[in-house]
Amino acid sequence: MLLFPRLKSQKEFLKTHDIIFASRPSLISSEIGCYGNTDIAFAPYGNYWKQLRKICTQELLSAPVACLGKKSDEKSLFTKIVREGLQNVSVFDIADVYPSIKLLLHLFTDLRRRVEKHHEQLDTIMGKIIDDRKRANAIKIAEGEKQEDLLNVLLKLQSGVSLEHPLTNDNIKAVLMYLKLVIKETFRFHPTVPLLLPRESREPCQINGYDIPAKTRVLVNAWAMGRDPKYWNDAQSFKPERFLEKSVDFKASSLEYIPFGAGRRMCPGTIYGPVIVEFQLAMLLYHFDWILPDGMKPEDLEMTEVFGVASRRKQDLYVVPIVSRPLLV
Ligand code: HEM
Repeated sequence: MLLFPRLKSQKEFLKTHDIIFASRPSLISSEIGCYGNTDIAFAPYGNYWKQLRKICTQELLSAPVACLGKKSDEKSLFTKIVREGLQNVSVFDIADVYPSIKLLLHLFTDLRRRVEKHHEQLDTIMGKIIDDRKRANAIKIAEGEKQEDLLNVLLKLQSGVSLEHPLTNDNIKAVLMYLKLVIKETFRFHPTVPLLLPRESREPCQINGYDIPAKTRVLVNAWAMGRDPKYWNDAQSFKPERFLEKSVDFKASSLEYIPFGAGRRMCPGTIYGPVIVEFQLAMLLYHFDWILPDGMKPEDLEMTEVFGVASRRKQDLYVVPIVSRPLLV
């Protein structure tokens, strides 16, 4: 059994030799629990697995629903602009290093201008998406076509009469951007499947000068990669805003961030999974206010995890929900 915690080895195994390590070992639990490894996750690499995987991605998980609902031109443009924006914020700006001469330096760098222009573009697009949705909601789309996504949840909240601090369109724009960052950071700090699912080599190969025989079991430590100070500043702190500067996605384009795995056996729920999480979280925040019991403070929470195929808290989380907006049927 090999455990690869380092990025260099992971690249060899998940990208360069992905096809060799595209199989799964047969575990006692998978043999019994997965009907002789005939599910997608534990099926050995081959035509049967390919067929299952195709059905899963094409038929079951293809609905392109996101926090802004179904695909449209605006949303594609939105994604493009967000991507460009992330490049902007990661560019080194000398004026941030010498704040005392910021004004002068900004004459020599056009970063601020680009960031402002980018923000304007994004603001216009998001404004249009919100207006379009409000119009569509007003016309009352036919039953069954109604979109229940994060944007609608926020719009409902905005039109609610009992808000102490009314939600502006700008607040909605900010939440749409922020919630995603929190979810991304949670997947970094507490990946759901910390060691991914085990792989097995289908034939012998060489990795970093070592001979790896066929049928070697391999575990990839996604948990350790997500906390490696070589790739993450202040790696042990929960900081959602780090993803404003670091443009990584769930598609394993950077191997230090692989909460959904990588390569041929990566999770087919990469789009669907985060959408469900985002939506459920938004609903929980929309309908309830949450407090900790017995005067507990957030810093008193025990955040240690228990390792298993799927990670979970060592101590159960106790929080008190207070209904703020009851679900009206
Ligand atoms: C937050 C949600 C989810 C997380 C964090 C997650 C994570 C993962 C991870 C880490 C793997 C192993 C990938 C590898 O070995 O490289 C995996 C595999 C898999 N996941 Fe997910 N997953 C999520 C949601 C889903 C959903 C919604 C579905 C389907 C409806 C799904 C179906 C699968 C399947 C079928 C595999 C096995 C793929 C194969 O072996 O070909 N997952 N997932």
